[in-house]
Amino acid sequence: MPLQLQLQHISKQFDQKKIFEDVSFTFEQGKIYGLLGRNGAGKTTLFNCLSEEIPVSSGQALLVDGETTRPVTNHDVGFVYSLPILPEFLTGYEFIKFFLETNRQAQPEHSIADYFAMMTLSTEDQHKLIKSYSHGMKNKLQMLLFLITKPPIILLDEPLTSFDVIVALEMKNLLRNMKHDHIIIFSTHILQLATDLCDELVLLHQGNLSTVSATLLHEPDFEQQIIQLLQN
Ligand SMILES: Nc1ncnc2c1ncn2[C@@H]1O[C@H](COP(=O)(O)OP(=O)(O)OP(=O)(O)O)[C@@H](O)[C@H]1O
Repeated sequence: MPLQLQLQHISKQFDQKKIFEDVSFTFEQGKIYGLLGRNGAGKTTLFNCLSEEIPVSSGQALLVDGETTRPVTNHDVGFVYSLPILPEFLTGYEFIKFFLETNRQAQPEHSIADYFAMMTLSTEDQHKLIKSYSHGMKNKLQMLLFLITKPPIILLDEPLTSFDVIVALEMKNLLRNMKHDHIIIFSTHILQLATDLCDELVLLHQGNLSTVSATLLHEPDFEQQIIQLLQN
């Protein structure tokens, strides 16, 4: 049975402002979920709650692995920020080496050079200071950590938006290759990207999550229908 992330009756409010109300939803391993919602709908807040950056007001997130069910902790979650914060004074190689040395649980299956190759970062780039990395390279470096640590849940907050077409394609292929071992959820405003990459589209609208039927994805007026759903 695939691993499941079960949200059970999750509510979140900031002061008087309700962001989600009694959200229950199940995400499964092996699928890429695209999370769509208007500005301020609460996509980042949902990710922050799942990664324990901020507490939920009520409800719980559970990880179901066959017979075992347990609450999700921040160790289960790899969070790819749209603008990753990395030690700029190290080279990419030094950073990964340091990461491996300080994370005893990390059991690398490949050499550092191989990990860089998997992320299509060249040997020359490995030995450059992170300070000089482009946005896309920083995201790749952050993703590389998840190839090592293999968190069951990977959340990507508006990634790929500022990537050039080649890097975007590389990242898409990487996510497709990784999806069998993870539950992958990414938020985006780009409908084309969502339909292209995702196995399921999830709308976050008026404090609730709902799936968009797969048949809708292939209808000619798909975009119009999504806009209508988000406007209601
Ligand atoms: N720490 C906080 N304290 C109070 N209000 C907050 C806090 N964080 C987020 N909010 C509010 O919660 C709402 C949801 O914000 P969030 O950033 O999750 O939306 P989003 O869907 O990611 O938006 P966008 O698409 O614009 O990135 C917004 O109204 C925001 O102002």
